[in-house]
Amino acid sequence: MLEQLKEEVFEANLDLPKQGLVKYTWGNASAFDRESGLFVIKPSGVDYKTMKASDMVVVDLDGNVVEGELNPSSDTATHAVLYKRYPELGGIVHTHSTWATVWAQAGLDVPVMGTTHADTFYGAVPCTRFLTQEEIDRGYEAETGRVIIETFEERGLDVFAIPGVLLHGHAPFTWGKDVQSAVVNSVVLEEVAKMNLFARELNRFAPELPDRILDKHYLRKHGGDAYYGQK
Ligand SMILES: O=C(CO)[C@@H](O)[C@@H](O)COP(=O)(O)O
Repeated sequence: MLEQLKEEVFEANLDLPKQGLVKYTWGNASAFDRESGLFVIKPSGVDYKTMKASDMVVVDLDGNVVEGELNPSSDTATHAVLYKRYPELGGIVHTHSTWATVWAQAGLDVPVMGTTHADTFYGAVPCTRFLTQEEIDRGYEAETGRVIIETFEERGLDVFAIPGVLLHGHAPFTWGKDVQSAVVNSVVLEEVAKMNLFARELNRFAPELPDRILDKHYLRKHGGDAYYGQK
């Protein structure tokens, strides 16, 4: 079942250490199959060097394992809550990539300071609040998903225009139309988190990118009038 998607999710998970975003087993990638309402996610805590496509686990939107021998990622419930709320998402990635995690630990949004950011994220990448004890007791991973949704809804942000978030004190999640684009968005977030920190180190008053340049860069790559790349 979902053999092709298992291959894609396996490859996406292997891309994470290749891109320098994951050490040991500190991350996970999943992909959603809208037709069946199921998603495929990597197994929990399995060494990337020995992991196989057939180890990928098929899960329903309540987090129940539908197929697979291994325990799914410990973050499965977070992915499930996000796919349930935003079924248009095709892939989700979680890492502990260093620079994005530095911002998450500082509890700060990643502001738009350059066009590298504006090409992918149409605004600052938000940082959530900490989870409460009550939320942790209720179900840490599912509540993590709900806190992400709360952050976007309270701030009136569009998850499709800003395909990533920082969990305060934890690390980033990104998403996309498929699992490959969710990986790309993780790479971009990591790069801009690093660039912004150095820019502010060089000049602590370094300004945010003017909206007119943010608009130009984001809209030439996304939306109806996009003209970047090839037809
Ligand atoms: O955040 C954490 C651990 O703090 C997890 O996302 C990370 O170690 C990956 O766990 P899984 O191997 O996906 O269960």
